[in-house]
Amino acid sequence: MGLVQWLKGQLLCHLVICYGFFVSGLLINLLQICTLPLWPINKQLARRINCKLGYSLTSQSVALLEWWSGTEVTLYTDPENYRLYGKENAIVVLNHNFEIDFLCGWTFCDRFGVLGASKCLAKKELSYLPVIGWMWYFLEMVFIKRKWEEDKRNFVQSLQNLRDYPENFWVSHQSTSQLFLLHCEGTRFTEEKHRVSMEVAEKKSLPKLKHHLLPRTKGFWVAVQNLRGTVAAVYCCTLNFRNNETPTLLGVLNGEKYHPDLYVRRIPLESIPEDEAECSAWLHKLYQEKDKFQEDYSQTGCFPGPKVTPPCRPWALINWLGWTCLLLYPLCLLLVQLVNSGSILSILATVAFCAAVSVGVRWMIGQTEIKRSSSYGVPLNNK
Ligand SMILES: CC/C=C\C/C=C\C/C=C\C/C=C\C/C=C\C/C=C\CCC(=O)SCCNC(=O)CCNC(=O)[C@H](O)C(C)(C)COP(=O)(O)OP(=O)(O)OC[C@H]1O[C@@H](n2cnc3c(N)ncnc32)[C@H](O)[C@@H]1OP(=O)(O)O
Ligand SMILES: CCCCCCCC/C=C\CCCCCCCC(=O)OC[C@@H](O)COP(=O)(O)O
Repeated sequence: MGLVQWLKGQLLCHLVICYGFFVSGLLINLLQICTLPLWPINKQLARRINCKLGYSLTSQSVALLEWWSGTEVTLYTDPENYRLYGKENAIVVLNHNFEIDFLCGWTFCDRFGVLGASKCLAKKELSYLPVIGWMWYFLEMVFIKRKWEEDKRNFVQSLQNLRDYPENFWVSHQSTSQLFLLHCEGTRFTEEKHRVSMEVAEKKSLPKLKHHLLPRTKGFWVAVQNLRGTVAAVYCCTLNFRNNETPTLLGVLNGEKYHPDLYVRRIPLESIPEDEAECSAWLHKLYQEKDKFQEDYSQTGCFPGPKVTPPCRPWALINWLGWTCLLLYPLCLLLVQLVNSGSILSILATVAFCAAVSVGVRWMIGQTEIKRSSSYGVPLNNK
């Protein structure tokens, strides 16, 4: 193991990274609160500012994946469609098997210049996550309790809100589009959830899936219906990792390099049925196709179609280094003053603060671990 790789595994480095992420996150949350009075006066400007602030936080984790862990992403897609990515609004349908699938999604978003504006249908619990969840609130992320009767009004309203996002979103950048991510499986893949969902498939006389849970179709249908005229296509995305890698966020923090492969098929929205039952059947068929792609990947190690690596942009790294320098300088000054003061109490308070930041971020990382996945989708308790 080289010196650099050894350093990446050291607690001190992790503390510095976590401190930068957490403190910059709190400052960004504070700036987001400051935009509150702007919303009733100029909503589009408030959205623009919040998306830039959101980018400044989210892209730090992208920088961690790309520059710290050195992870290399590969895209399999039709070159004709590739030209359109980042230039149109789309609904993204993605499998939910990996602890860092959201991070890989963000990396692709960043490469197509749509990271700040992209949204997701997320479980309500994520809105309470410190820093990240609070930021999402201002980005108008769509949160659901995964109980349709309780969710339907708010879900439809949140989707309608997305219809009037500003055109020419970034004044000086090329991006004018946003992606809306849907994990139709509704929860992360575990053996038990898979077994239960295949029992449901059997009852519904649907073919069994090997690599996916049975998709929940209601959210997809409602999203498609409410975003017609706003989004141009559905991107059917299938993610897997080379060499049977099982990536973790902690692994990324330790500097481990992963090799995600993403297969994207673009499906024009007009080709998706409007009727609920037909749309449902269409989604089940899509998941059967996705399952076949995963099975082929497990045999051959690749997806169909030509490979392309979308170019990496420097902004995530520049932003991350900027925050790190800005926040490390006062921290170093404080540490020097502390040592000079010789006050045991102050030194202990500082150590306690650093430990609290580290424990806090470690707890947040824990939320991404599949072993802590909710019991949604297993019997007895549907939550
Ligand atoms: C080019 C660039 C390419 C790529 C870029 C890629 C991606 C990046 C894009 C954007 C990134 C932006 C942000 C992302 C950031 C971070 C967030 C990350 C992740 C958060 C994700 C989550 O939180 S996932 C959890 C929330 N999401 C969902 O739940 C969505 C899926 N669910 C639904 O849609 C549901 O329908 C619902 C929640 C809307 C409602 O659920 P409910 O259960 O109440 O009703 P349903 O009608 O769906 O269910 C009842 C029917 O289900 C049957 N059933 C019962 N048990 C099961 C079972 N175990 N499995 C399957 N089905 C089951 C039941 O029989 C009922 O059937 P009926 O036929 O009777 O209706
Ligand atoms: C400079 C970088 C700083 C590094 C520190 C990074 C710290 C980031 C910490 C946490 C990021 C939290 C992002 C949470 C996104 C998790 C998405 C997710 O996977 O949700 C699960 C949900 O779909 C289904 O839940 P269940 O399977 O039903 O339960």
